[in-house]
Amino acid sequence: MTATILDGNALSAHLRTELAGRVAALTARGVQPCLAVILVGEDPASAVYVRNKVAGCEKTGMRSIKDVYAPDVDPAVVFARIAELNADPAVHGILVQLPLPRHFDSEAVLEAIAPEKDVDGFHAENIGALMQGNPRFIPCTPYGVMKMLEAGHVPLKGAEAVIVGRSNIVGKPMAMLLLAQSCTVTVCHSQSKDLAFHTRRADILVAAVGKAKMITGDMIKPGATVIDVGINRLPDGKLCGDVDFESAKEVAGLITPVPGGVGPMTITMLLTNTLESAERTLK
Ligand SMILES: Nc1nc(=O)c2c([nH]1)NC[C@@H]1CN(c3ccc(C(=O)N[C@@H](CCC(=O)O)C(=O)O)cc3)C=[N+]21
Repeated sequence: MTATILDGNALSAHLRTELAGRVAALTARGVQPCLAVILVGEDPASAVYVRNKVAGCEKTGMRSIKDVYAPDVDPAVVFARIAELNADPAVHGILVQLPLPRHFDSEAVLEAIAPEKDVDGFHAENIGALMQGNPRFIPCTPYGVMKMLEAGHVPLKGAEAVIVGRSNIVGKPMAMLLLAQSCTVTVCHSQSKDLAFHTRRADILVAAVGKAKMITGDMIKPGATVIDVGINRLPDGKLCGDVDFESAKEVAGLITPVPGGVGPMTITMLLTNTLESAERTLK
């Protein structure tokens, strides 16, 4: 038996068709959703993701603004631009692509974004709201994972969910979302003793560590749902996840591929958050 693939491209295409309809309806009422993306520096991976985000806007009928700054830009310039975008009523979402160069205080940048335009869901106020079970914007990657679990009809109530990775962007919000759906949640990380002991108990295993192919088939419970959040570039230029797909697919029940899994869903949820931010301006 090999696992069923949870196809992030197919699910994204379906969800984006729905989004495009809502975008058209809102635009007809005089509000075209608009996402502003700020990119500092020339990291090629970041440039690809930003391009995908702008293309996603175009294809669903949203407006986008893309501001690219040199890697040595004075942070004051970026803060001034964020203030301008915060004050612009035609802008509904603001995203500053991470990672930022070392001379930036990333946390201060994220806090400078108006919480009601923080479509990444990274502002402290929005993280607090998520923790309290009353989210304003759900961080896009974990949100996309929840949509994939829903599409795969994966039972969540009482399920053992194990997350490998504890980042602010993925691991921590992922734990909150699964907990809110009544999973029993375990968060593992680089200091965890006997990682495989934990992963082998998982009905739902989420890998978000950034180490190519570190989760192998022998670490997976037969029939489990395996969600691969990793995006690692191999020396040959190919993309691969944190899961060793070849061995994992022989054991798992459901599995997400890389590419074509969580990545496109992250962008779909970013578009969703931007649309919802725009819809709220009419309420
Ligand atoms: N403020 C901020 N928000 C983010 O959401 C954010 C960020 N910074 N920094 C970097 C990470 C990473 N991320 C991805 C988005 C799409 C793909 C994606 O589309 N992946 C395609 C392949 C893309 C390729 O060919 O490289 C796939 O998996 O099929 C991947 C990764 C968003 N991030």
